[in-house]
Amino acid sequence: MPTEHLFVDGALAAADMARRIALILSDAVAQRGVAAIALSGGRSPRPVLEALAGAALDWGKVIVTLVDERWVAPDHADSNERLVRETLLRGKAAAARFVPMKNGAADAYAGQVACEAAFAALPWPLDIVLLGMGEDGHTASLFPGAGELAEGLSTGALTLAVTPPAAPHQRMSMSAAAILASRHIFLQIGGAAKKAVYDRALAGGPVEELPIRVALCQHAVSVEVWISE
Ligand SMILES: O=C(O)[C@H](O)[C@@H](O)[C@H](O)[C@H](O)COP(=O)(O)O
Repeated sequence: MPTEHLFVDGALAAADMARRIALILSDAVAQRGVAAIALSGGRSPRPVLEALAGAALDWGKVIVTLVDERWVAPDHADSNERLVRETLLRGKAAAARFVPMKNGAADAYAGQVACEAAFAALPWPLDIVLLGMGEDGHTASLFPGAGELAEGLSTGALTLAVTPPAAPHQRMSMSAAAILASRHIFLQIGGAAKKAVYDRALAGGPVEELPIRVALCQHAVSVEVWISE
């Protein structure tokens, strides 16, 4: 599958990407009766999710979950669940079924078994995984230098608990295998610094150095890279 590199104007990207995502989800519902999308957290997805919330979809047949989660309360400012509930799951889109990663376990490691069970019940392959990327080349919570990175890159499990080397909070993350068990990957790259990391990732090298290579250096799944300077 080719990787499409779409250089887009930042101002237009959110609405355009939301339209593209809505089209894929609508096709999935028409073909299979259900659509499933996994969303990343952070700053980049916010405008896309706000635009997607207004899409005319059969939202009752859409499952929304997360690519990763910070192991904080769902009302914590850093919660990805909170981000999705505030931006996407409102109006008509509130009818979507949300599958969280955070559960009642005291920490991500204790919560992994229950999270894995919830993820195993999703309709794989997912239709869309929306990825972001940090300037260190991480994606999801697959961080360079994390003690669990090798596990995240090699496990057959769908999820794993991660303690980032620098970023705050324990995380729950989709594994590389889960990320690649999707029909479409969208990657948002914003700004010159991330564009430089993206170019370095494309040039090839160890996936452990730049885990975004999980998505970029493969040909099994179509990848749309939305790049805004
Ligand atoms: O929970 C998270 O933080 C995300 O899933 C993470 O992988 C994010 O996509 C990158 O850190 C980019 O974040 P920004 O979009 O805020 O730059």
